[in-house]
Order: sequence, then C-alpha cells, then structure tokens
Amino acid sequence: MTTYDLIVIGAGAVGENVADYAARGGLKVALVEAELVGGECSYWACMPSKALLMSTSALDAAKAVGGAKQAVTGDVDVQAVLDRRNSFTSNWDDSSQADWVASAGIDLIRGHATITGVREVTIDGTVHTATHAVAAVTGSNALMPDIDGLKDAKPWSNREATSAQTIPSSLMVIGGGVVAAELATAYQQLGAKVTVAARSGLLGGQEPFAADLVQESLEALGVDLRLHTSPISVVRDEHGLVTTTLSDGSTVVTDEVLVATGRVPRTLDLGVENIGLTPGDWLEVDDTLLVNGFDWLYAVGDVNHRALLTHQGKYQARAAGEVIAARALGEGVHAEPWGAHVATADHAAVPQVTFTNPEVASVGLTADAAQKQGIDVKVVDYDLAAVAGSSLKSDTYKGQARIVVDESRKVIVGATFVGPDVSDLLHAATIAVVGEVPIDRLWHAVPSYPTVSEVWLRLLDAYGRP
Ligand SMILES: Cc1cc2nc3c(=O)[nH]c(=O)nc-3n(C[C@H](O)[C@H](O)[C@H](O)COP(=O)(O)OP(=O)(O)OC[C@H]3O[C@@H](n4cnc5c(N)ncnc54)[C@H](O)[C@@H]3O)c2cc1C
Ligand SMILES: NC(=O)c1ccc[n+]([C@@H]2O[C@H](COP(=O)([O-])OP(=O)(O)OC[C@H]3O[C@@H](n4cnc5c(N)ncnc54)[C@H](O)[C@@H]3O)[C@@H](O)[C@H]2O)c1
Repeated sequence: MTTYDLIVIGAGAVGENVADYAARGGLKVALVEAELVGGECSYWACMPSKALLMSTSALDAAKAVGGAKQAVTGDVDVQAVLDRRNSFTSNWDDSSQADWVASAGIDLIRGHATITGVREVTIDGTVHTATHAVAAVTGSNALMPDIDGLKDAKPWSNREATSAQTIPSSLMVIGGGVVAAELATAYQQLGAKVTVAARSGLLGGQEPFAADLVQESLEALGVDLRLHTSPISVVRDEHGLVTTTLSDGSTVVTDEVLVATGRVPRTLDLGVENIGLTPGDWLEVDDTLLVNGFDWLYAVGDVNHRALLTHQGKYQARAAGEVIAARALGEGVHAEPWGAHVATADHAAVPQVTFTNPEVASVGLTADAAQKQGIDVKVVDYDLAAVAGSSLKSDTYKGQARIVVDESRKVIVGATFVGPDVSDLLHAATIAVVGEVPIDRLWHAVPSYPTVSEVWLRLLDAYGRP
C-alpha cells in the first residue's frame, strides 16, 4: 500500500493536467491509467480525426487561390494522409507521454483503478490511499443506441473510425453531431461513399445557419444525408456487408457502420457504488470540480458532463489541480466566479470548433439560447465573403458571421463564424465574451487590413455605435 496526497484516476489530457497542477502546487501525486497515457483525444479523437481532415483542407485552400490552383494537379494521397495520422498518434505508443509524466515528478501507475472506500483506490488488487483527494478523470465512451442488431453488426465507434488503416468503400454514419459531421466529411473526402442518418438534423445546439452551411457542403461533397430519420435495424451479412434499415423504410448497404450518437460516462467499472453513487451516472460537480456531497472526490473533464471538449476539460483541470493543492496545504481558495479555483467559463463562454469544410467556430450562447435565458438580445449577422481579407484568402469564399449582443449590458454573449479557417477568428470572440468587453470599447480594437478579422469592424458597423 502506498499513500499519496492525491490519486488521479485517468491519464487523458485532463487527468495529466490535474496531476501536473497539483504536483506543481507541492503535492505527491499518483496518476493511474488503464490504457494509453494521453487518453481519447491523443489516440482516438481530436488529433487523429483532425489529421484525417487537414490534408484535404490544405488542398482545397490551394485550389481556391488563382495561381496556386494551377499548380494543384493531383488528388489527395490517401495513404500519406493515413501515415501522417499514424505519426500524430505515435502509432498508438504512449512512451513519450509516460516520459513526460515522470519528468513532471508524478508517479504513473498502469492498471485499472476502482474506488474501494473513502480516499481509497484499488489498482489491480493493490490498495492505495490518498491523504487529501481522489480525482476521477475517466472520460467517456461512445454511446451505443439500442438499435435492433447493431451490436452484432460490429459497428465502428470513434476508435475504429480514427484508427482505420484503410478507407472502406462505403460508410453509414449514425448521428448528426460533431463526431458525425467531422468524420463524414473526412471519410467522404478520402474516397468512401458516406451516408448519414441523423435523428434530429445536423449540429443541434449550433446557430441554424451554421448547420445549413455544413449540410450544403456535405451534400456538395456527395454525402447522402438522411436527416430526421434514424436506423431501426442493422444487420451484417455473411459477406461482411451491413444493411441499415431506416425509420422511413429505406435501406442502405455499406461496408462499415459508424455510431456517433453521443457519449456515456466511464463510471460503470469505477467502483462508485462503494461510496454511494450509481455506476453509469455522470459525476455532478460544483464549480471547484468537487463531486456534489463529497469533500475529497473531484471529477474533471468529460466524466462530469459540463463540456465534453479537451480544452474545456484542461481548463477545469488547472482549477482542480490548484484548488486541491490549496485545500491540502490550507491556503486560500478563490471560489468566487472567475476566481483561480473555479471553472466559471463552463457556464458562459465555451468555445468550440467543428472542423468540417467549412469550419464552424462558436463561443457562448446562440441567439435562441440567449432568448431562452431571458436576455434582451440583438443579433447582428454579416456575410464573411464581403470582407477584403476573405476575398484574398479564397476566390470562392463562402461564410457567415453572427454576434449575439446582450442589449441591457451592451456586451457580446455569443458569436459564431462559419467559413474556411474561421477557427483562428474564435479566440478574439472568446476574449470579448469572457472579458465582457463593452461594445463601445470594442470599437477601439482595430482589426488589421486586409484580414478576415475585419469582420469584427463590419459587425460593429452593422450594430452601430451604442
Ligand atoms: C471523434 C472525436 C473527436 C473529438 N475532437 C475534439 C476536438 O477536436 N477538440 C476538442 O476539444 N474535443 C474533441 N473531442 C472531445 C475530447 O476527445 C474529449 O473531451 C476529451 O478526450 C476528454 O478528455 P478526458 O481526459 O476527460 O477523458 P479521456 O481522454 O477519455 O481520458 C480518460 C482516461 O481515463 C482512463 N480510465 C478510465 N477509467 C479508468 C479506470 N477505472 N482506471 C484507470 N484508468 C481509467 C482511460 O483509459 C482514459 O485514458 C472529440 C471527441 C471525439 C469522440
Ligand atoms: N471538434 C470538436 O470540438 C469535437 C469533435 C468531436 C466530438 N466532440 C465532442 O464529443 C462529444 C460527442 O459528440 P457526438 O457527435 O458523439 O455527440 P452529440 O451529442 O454531439 O451528437 C449526437 C447526435 O446523434 C443523434 N442521434 C442520437 N441517437 C440517434 C439515433 N439512434 N439515430 C440517429 N441519430 C441519433 C443526435 O440527434 C445528435 O445529432 C460532443 O459533446 C462534442 O463536444 C468535439
């Protein structure tokens, strides 16, 4: 038995950061990992999925600029894309991340952890105790919907889709969220014939114009979109082909089927029943990431269901690591909104980029969500293609921008950009939302000419001087 100040269960991007910030705060920390250090994001989510998308984006960007497009004489090299993706995942070898853990002064324990009591964690039969805290940072798994025959049809989850070494000739994607939209784009661009069956349309939760532009682009790529429909049965035959029957009675035959219908928390085999919680539930937390009802158990990242995004989980991790250290050492805790030890932005200012073609970059509230919160909303829209920087960037630029203004406070509470490379416009909007920068002050934030960022000036012009 070994005693640590803090035991962190799960060494995904988020767990690594909890451990790092607590260790930097002076605590003796163990980090437990059952699979690969680096977790889902490094090996089966963010990085490999983006690697599958980026080469075609680069090619499209070149094809959209006269002078460059004449030099583009071939198609994307699919094997080279897969090889580049393999290198981004280090061929699913986590030794460099394990080296980093050691260099940060954290003890890495490989194995499956279960919580067996108060501040007690058992790892493959060995009991470890924590003097101060345990952090559950166990992430999420793909949700498998209850569709007749689906399990037996050996469906892909994000894991198979991001690690495949060949591109199937056809792929059925079940779901219409970010995973479905990004991976449908990637696989169609890499040569598969993709069908998407989405129960409730595409990219729910985003501004409707964003979903419309992504829908248009998927259709232009040749994706067969079956919206507002869902599979009622899935069968893989003796030749390996999968037949999906949809709720409208139609059938689609493909080589593979990918399930992208959301996530479930990895709490089924975490031993939470030993401390009065229910396996399979998300772990609900306060803003310092303490699990409700506990003074020693923290839950950080996907498993707390606040914002299932790597950057947001790492933001929580910085607060959690520091607050665990502060509480352990009896130092002051800054738990007021926007304080050092809380994850306030989870409620008000979550940025997200969907790496479809075009990209969707958003932060804060949509117009609809703001209205539902009772905010006195003014919406300002602008055609991104009408900005000088956009026309230079691409001869065929198509895009749209929106800010959502809280009229009572004259501050921006949400922004959405859709278009090529808009991901890099997003952080300015995030700063405006988090900083609650008054609109009249934003007039003094002058975007450089001729950049796409000039859309900020156009949006302010359209809003008018307050
Ligand atoms: C296809 C896809 C693409 C995505 N793309 C993006 C993106 O571009 N940008 C973005 O911000 N987000 C993206 N996400 C979301 C992002 O992957 C997650 O938000 C992020 O991985 C969550 O990190 P985490 O550390 O909380 O969990 P995880 O990365 O899941 O890590 C949890 C770790 O805990 C370990 N573990 C679990 N239980 C135990 C146990 N009992 N004992 C020991 N170890 C255990 C697991 O093995 C795992 O390594 C994407 C998700 C998917 C599915
Ligand atoms: N670029 C990024 O930031 C990025 C990329 C991928 C994933 N993620 C994160 O991962 C999380 C999971 O993404 P996701 O796309 O799996 O989940 P999601 O919850 O975003 O979307 C699930 C989709 O599946 C549909 N659906 C559910 N059951 C269905 C059924 N039986 N038949 C047809 N459609 C069905 C839903 O209507 C919805 O459109 C998200 O919260 C997202 O934040 C982020």
